[in-house]
Amino acid sequence: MTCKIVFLDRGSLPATLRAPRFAHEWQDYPQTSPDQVTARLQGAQIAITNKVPITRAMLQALPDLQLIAVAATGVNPIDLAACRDHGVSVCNIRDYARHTVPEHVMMLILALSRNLLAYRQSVDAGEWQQSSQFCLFQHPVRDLADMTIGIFGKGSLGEGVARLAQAFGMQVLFAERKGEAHTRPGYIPFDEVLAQADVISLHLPACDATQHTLSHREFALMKRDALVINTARGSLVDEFALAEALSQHRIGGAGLDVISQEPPRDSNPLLDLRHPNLIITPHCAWLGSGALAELSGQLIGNIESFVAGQPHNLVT
Ligand SMILES: NC(=O)c1ccc[n+]([C@@H]2O[C@H](COP(=O)([O-])OP(=O)(O)OC[C@H]3O[C@@H](n4cnc5c(N)ncnc54)[C@H](O)[C@@H]3O)[C@@H](O)[C@H]2O)c1
Ligand SMILES: O=C(O)[C@H](O)CO
Repeated sequence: MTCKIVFLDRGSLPATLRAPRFAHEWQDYPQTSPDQVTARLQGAQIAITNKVPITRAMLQALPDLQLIAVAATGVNPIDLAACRDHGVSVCNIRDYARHTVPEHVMMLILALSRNLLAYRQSVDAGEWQQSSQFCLFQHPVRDLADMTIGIFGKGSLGEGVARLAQAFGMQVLFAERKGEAHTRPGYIPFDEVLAQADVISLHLPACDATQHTLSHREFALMKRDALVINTARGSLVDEFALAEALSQHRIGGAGLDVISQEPPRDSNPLLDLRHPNLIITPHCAWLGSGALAELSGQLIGNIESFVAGQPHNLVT
């Protein structure tokens, strides 16, 4: 039997994909809106999605669907409980971003700790040219070697950030789960990490348990010059609480690659803030060329192994 594969948001993956090595019919769309999903997936056994949500109501109308191949690590757009109930498997991409995301994290930390954007602005404004000294020293510069990084999430990316941070001489603390009474070997209690860290970097999946991992209480526990880095998912941070912590100088700065709504169509408390110590990048940490090549290979490999009856990278 020929298997029908539909990629709902091919436009979200700037990479070449090889054809799966089995008889198939392939259809792809640059983008798919929620109201187009069920029509486009009619008769399909395999759906590929990067960020197009698949809900319980959609699954009810898709009796042929067997596999949702997510073209990303984060599976938050998929209703996993509904997939289990409908016997639809879900797989994702793993460990492909182990260099690209940690490098992006270090870029954000360095830019914030060395005041890169403020110094660039000074030069653009002609202030160096008018300086009486050979250099400008308007903005504080902190060395990473004196700093402690608290990492939340000890998976591929948390471990990758730890490796780079150690190479910069940073002390690394892995945080235990929020609200966990017992601390596992190799972890430090959640609140202690918040209090001790100069940099806090989030590498948790988006799910109910991680929603607003950082909110008012957590910002109040941090050092006044702490830097918060989020390259995981926007839902991990209470954005109103972060905007308040930044504007009240409760923390030192933030570097974000992800926000709660992407692309941001409505107003967002962080995009509206325009704070000098806030750097926002447009969910581009995953775009390293090696990472894209690995993601593409895994995506097709996941589909082939599922069809061969030996599925891997299954989330459910
Ligand atoms: N910005 C980007 O471009 C980009 C790229 C890749 C991944 N991501 C995001 O980064 C996240 C992490 O990626 P990864 O490859 O490290 O995933 P991973 O699955 O390897 O690691 C996640 C870790 O979080 C832990 N965890 C799960 N629930 C937890 C909880 N409630 N409290 C504490 N720890 C918990 C898991 O045990 C695991 O160790 C992804 O889920 C994705 O959302 C973003
Ligand atoms: O989860 C991921 O892999 C990244 O966010 C890119 O989609």
